[in-house]
Amino acid sequence: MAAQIWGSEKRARRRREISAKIAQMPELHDSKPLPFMTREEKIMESARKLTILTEKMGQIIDPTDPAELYHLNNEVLGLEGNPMALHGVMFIPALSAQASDEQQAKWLPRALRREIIGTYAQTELGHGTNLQNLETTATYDLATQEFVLHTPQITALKWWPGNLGKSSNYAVVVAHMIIKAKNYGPHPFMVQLRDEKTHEPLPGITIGDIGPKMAYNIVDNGFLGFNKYRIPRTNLLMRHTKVEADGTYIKPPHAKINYSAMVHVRAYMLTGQAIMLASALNIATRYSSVRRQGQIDKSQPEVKVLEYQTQQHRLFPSIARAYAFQFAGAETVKLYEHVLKEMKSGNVSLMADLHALTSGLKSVVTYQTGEGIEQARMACGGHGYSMASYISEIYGVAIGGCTYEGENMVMLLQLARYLVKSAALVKSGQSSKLGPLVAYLGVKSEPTSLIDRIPNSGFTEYVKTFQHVSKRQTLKAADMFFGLMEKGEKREIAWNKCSVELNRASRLHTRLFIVEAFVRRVNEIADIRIKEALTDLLHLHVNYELLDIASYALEDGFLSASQLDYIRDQVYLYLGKIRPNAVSLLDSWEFSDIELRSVLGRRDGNVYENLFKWAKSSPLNKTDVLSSVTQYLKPMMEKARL
Ligand SMILES: CCCCCCC/C=C/C(=O)SCCNC(=O)CCNC(=O)[C@H](O)C(C)(C)COP(=O)(O)OP(=O)(O)OC[C@H]1O[C@@H](n2cnc3c(N)ncnc32)[C@H](O)[C@@H]1OP(=O)(O)O
Ligand SMILES: Cc1cc2nc3c(=O)[nH]c(=O)nc-3n(C[C@H](O)[C@H](O)[C@H](O)COP(=O)(O)OP(=O)(O)OC[C@H]3O[C@@H](n4cnc5c(N)ncnc54)[C@H](O)[C@@H]3O)c2cc1C
Repeated sequence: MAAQIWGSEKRARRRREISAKIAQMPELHDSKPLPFMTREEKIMESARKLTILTEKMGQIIDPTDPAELYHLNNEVLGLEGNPMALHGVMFIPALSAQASDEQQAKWLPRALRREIIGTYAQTELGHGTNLQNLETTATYDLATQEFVLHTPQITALKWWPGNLGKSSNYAVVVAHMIIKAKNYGPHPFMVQLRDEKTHEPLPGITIGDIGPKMAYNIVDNGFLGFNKYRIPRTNLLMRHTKVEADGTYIKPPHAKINYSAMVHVRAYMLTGQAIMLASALNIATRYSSVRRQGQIDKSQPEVKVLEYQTQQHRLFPSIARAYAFQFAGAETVKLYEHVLKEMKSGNVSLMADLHALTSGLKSVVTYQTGEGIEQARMACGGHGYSMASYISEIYGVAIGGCTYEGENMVMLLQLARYLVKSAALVKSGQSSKLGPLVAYLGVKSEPTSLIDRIPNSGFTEYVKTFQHVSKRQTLKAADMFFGLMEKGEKREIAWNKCSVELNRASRLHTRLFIVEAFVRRVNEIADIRIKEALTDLLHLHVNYELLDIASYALEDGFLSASQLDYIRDQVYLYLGKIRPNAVSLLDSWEFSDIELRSVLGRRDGNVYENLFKWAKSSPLNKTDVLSSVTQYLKPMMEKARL
């Protein structure tokens, strides 16, 4: 199963080998539990481990393999981030995709050797979503052949970029490029921020940390202002766009090609979200198979809480989602790598499809991951609320994904643009022009669903039902939009008035893609036992998801009330079938205790001993009487007694 999850036997084996090596290297372990550290201590601890990793990485992993590096980071540095998180996640990908060969030769080796630390600075205090209204400017000075970066007012301060505050000395900065008074829109520039020797900010640069956040606090998200700060013309990233010495602008082959670093993260973050969901579920499911509370049959001893149907219903559909996200994520990364290769050689024809797909997936996956992690936390009762479970930290990090790389509602609307265009093709009889991801919009569906009538249809009838609801909602929302425009409404106003319906269509389309990716994977599996276990999970997935969106299929009679009962019964049937495999389905992800960082969810299952040991090690328990008591509470009580 681990091979299915991680993509191959070799990958699964390498993960195990890497974890085993790390287990033997105490210098790479947290020196004390992260929840007992201040933010400054955590950052220091992370930098300490990062430095050792930079030296010893070659002994543990193949540093040229991104999957191995990713696992190493998860184990050693963890999900709260690290002082170089954005360096790998966005800085290097931005240089790789947007810098010319000559620029790459100059900067990439230094970045890869970690001679310099970089980030991606785009969002500003006043604008994040609407890139067209970013306010930082890069004005070309023809006389010196330099760009002058400037922050005209407080809202133009860069705000949020990870590791900008204290750690990075370089950044890819996105600024409006102005040449001879003409604004060419946002473009990426390579900018040195700090002195390479002293790490002091360079003159003309105002920079710092934006303060603590809901989670992800090892990362120093920062602010940045420029006061007429000069960089050479050749620091504009010039793979796709060029500015010649005389100010001549050569436009890129696609207007949005400079957005590729964002698409990169949207494609890769799906796996990260799946891992965080599976981690929280691993903790909650292990704990639920240790925790005994109450009886189902009064004549019997107390049961493990995992025996309760409500507990299974809370956890198992999310287990199915974690697998579904992992499989959909793997497909998306493959597609991204393909499109990137094509883009580099000038073929930009697939960019719109990839943008639409990643926009929808990013939004649906992060939202459902958040839901699943929070349910996992509640499923642990009181102990879920303790930092000993570590689930609240996992939640805090994962839920950030709803916001970064494009706020979810906004990204769903991006997918909706694509869906509306596709709907227009269907309506004008041009279905043959539909891309493969939306081809189903042009296919006539049966009048009613056959899910309960052809039970051995594989999952075909389920897929058809998802296709039906997605198609119906897309066409309905598009009709609403076109209808408003026909009545004379301006395009943007009509769009806003339909946006809730449009986003519903985007969600349904994306959920269909996730179901299809899961079906595709299960159909590929040769090992009969693995296939059986995953088929059970897929049954739960399709029935649970369909129940969740049933109103769309009920309203036009595609599903009947009795079919709904059938779907519900299937959910209950598969909850029971999955129960014996539940812990294994999560243990198959093979998270080590070091990586999980959870006292509640350790592999040994010694929950109560571990919790007591953890509580005793709390810094508050170093002394029996705290100074808050001697200084304030004791005198207060003494005064009251007089
Ligand atoms: C585990 C923890 C890891 C933590 C790491 C965290 C790292 C986080 C980093 C960041 O957050 S970096 C900052 C990210 N910022 C954003 O994502 C901003 C979101 N906004 C946008 O992406 C864009 O502004 C927008 C919403 C896509 C709109 O862009 P714009 O105003 O320029 O375009 P529109 O007029 O809406 O659309 C025009 C046209 O262009 C198409 N399009 C837009 N983007 C792309 C793309 N990337 N690729 C291809 N095509 C694109 C869009 O669909 C429109 O097409 P048509 O409908 O007109 O055909
Ligand atoms: C943990 C974290 C890490 C980050 N890291 C980085 C980084 O490394 N580099 C970087 O540059 N940035 C980074 N960001 C910033 C991030 O990319 C932005 O916060 C994000 O893109 C959302 O933009 P915003 O903050 O402007 O939200 P807003 O756009 O102000 O969103 C506020 C509300 O307005 C709604 N809204 C906005 N526009 C529309 C619209 N057109 N239609 C409908 N509704 C709309 C949204 O849906 C939302 O409900 C990070 C953010 C976080 C939380």
